[in-house]
Amino acid sequence: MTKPILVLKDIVTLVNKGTSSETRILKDLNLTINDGDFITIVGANGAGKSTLFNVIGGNLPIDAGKLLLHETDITNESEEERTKFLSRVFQDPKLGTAPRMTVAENLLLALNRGAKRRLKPRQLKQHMNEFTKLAATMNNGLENRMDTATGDLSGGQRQALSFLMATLKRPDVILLDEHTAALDPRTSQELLHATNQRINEDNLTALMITHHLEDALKYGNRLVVLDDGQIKADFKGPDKQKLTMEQLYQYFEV
Ligand SMILES: Nc1ncnc2c1ncn2[C@@H]1O[C@H](COP(=O)(O)OP(=O)(O)OP(=O)(O)O)[C@@H](O)[C@H]1O
Repeated sequence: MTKPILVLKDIVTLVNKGTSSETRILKDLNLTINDGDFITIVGANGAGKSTLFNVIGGNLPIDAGKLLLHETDITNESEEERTKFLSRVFQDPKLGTAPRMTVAENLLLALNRGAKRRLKPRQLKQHMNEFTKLAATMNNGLENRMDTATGDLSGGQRQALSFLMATLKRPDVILLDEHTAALDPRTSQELLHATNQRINEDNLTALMITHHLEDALKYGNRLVVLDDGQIKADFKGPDKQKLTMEQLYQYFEV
């Protein structure tokens, strides 16, 4: 049986609180994320997709409703506390990695996350084999650049590294915030393919925002349509498999 990992219950988020321009962005949003779910999220500009990730990540406060992780109320936990169970990959290749550090050092940083330990050369040596194997799963030559400073990588390699760093410690939930949007079409497809493979093989739980409906249909076991701060549709399993581009496109017609 599938177990809920994260539950969003009647979530409300306000901006410009207490002013005449106070606005509700998320409007009693309900979403249950189960163990092993790979959910693609689509919606028009301004629908609330990034706000949803900010609320889950603790970057934005929740004004009403509850956020439960494994049935524990984490509504008021800080962003820092949530990094223990959550990781996020952003659209911008410059975010997520330390540019002056090498690929291997960045992976070690990710492995030591939360441990407050300094990087030791001995530790790097110890993990090099494992890191190189891991980098090879991205199928973009990252394994040949283990000693390269991250700032000198291609955008695709850098995003692949950010993704690996985000998955290394098997967080309960991974948020992919249009993580291939800044890449050329071919590189984007390659990274999506590698992303999908790793999520499926390791049975990770992930949410992925995308503006590419083909990708939203192709990947994941669920597809969620966000509209005006609410979940407009949530296609699962066979329903998602049957869903067509034309049907999905209708949600974007005004
Ligand atoms: N801090 C804020 N102050 C005022 N309005 C905000 C703030 N954050 C978000 N909004 C508004 O909330 C709405 C949802 O924004 P959000 O960025 O979540 O949408 P999105 O679906 O991610 O859009 P996009 O596809 O363009 O990235 C938008 O109308 C946006 O202008």
